Amino acid sequence: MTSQPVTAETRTVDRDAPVVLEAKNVSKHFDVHSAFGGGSVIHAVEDASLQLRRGQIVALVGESGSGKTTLARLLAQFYPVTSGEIRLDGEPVDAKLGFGNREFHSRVQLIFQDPFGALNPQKPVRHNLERALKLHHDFAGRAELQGRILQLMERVNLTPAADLVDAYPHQLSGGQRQRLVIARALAVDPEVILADEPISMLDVSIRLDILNLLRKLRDEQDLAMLYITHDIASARYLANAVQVMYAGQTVEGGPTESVIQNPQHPYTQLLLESSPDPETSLDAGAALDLGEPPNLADPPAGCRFHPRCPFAMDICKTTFPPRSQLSADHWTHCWLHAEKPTDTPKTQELGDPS
Ligand SMILES: Nc1ncnc2c1ncn2[C@@H]1O[C@H](COP(=O)(O)OP(=O)(O)OP(=O)(O)O)[C@@H](O)[C@H]1O
Repeated sequence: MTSQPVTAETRTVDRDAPVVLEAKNVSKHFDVHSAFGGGSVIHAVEDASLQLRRGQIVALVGESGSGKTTLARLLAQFYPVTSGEIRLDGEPVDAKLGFGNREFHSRVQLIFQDPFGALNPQKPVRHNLERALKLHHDFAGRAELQGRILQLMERVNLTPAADLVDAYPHQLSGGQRQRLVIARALAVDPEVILADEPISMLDVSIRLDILNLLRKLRDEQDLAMLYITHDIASARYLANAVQVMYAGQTVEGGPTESVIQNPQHPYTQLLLESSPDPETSLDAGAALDLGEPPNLADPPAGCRFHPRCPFAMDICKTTFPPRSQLSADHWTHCWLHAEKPTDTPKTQELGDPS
């Protein structure tokens, strides 16, 4: 994607668009048991919040292991939160719908990185779409179902649909397979798509086509979307807003151009400086030490970035900063931008006031 030009069409956030799906102060801790006895707790996501609005794409960026997939899976109800809440239309999801609920999954769909792994390799395109369609809709007969399958394929440019409908996944190209996965997600008429690195396993030449398809679906169907990526250039191309995660904590978020042109958290600055795309790299002076991300079985207290941060202060080592609003939509969790408490700081998270 980094070789593709960037355009600025989608870089605004519509604050009037209703929030469909939301993570509110969610944490996820995994208990991990060793084969040799003993165990540990992985603090994969800590007190993270994220809002997905109708007709808007939020890009979730951060290096490997920062908790992006875990946050998406919490939003998709793959597993329960350790604390915090997932809300659909403002109401807590588990109380309203429960896990594995068909109604929830007809509204929220997850698209994975590996299109091949997401499909049934033994079955043709028709079957892969038919199951999803029949699970959520009633059809008067075969002809109606067949019409709907072809229509879905055309919607994602999986064409000529009549020729490809009987093809098996291995007979499709990588891009066609991802189109099929997207078509299957659309089969249930969702309001939210959670796309976890949907282009990272595709050939560079077709990545832009898939991004354009996602953009078209957002615009034509008013879908709310989460787009997880390592690639800042594709986030910039696609997303209205960007949210940055580091070691399970959300550190900065806001309108795409505001975050990319004017990053305020030292980690966002580091991430952008190390981005291979010249359009997104910043002239921030001396190169920062990239260092290693922390072990999430024993993460640093306070702001988890403090061992790598060139501006770390004592308070950063003990207390996670509150959310500071930098402009109407741009915010960060960083003590460089927050008022420090006058009394001795306690070793606890201050939480997210939003
Ligand atoms: N089911 C699980 N059990 C134990 N640990 C897990 C589980 N799922 C994720 N983790 C751990 O949680 C942390 C966050 O992982 P996650 O996959 O969410 O990060 P990510 O930002 O999506 O990474 P990547 O970009 O490489 O996909 C990692 O340390 C990972 O090893």
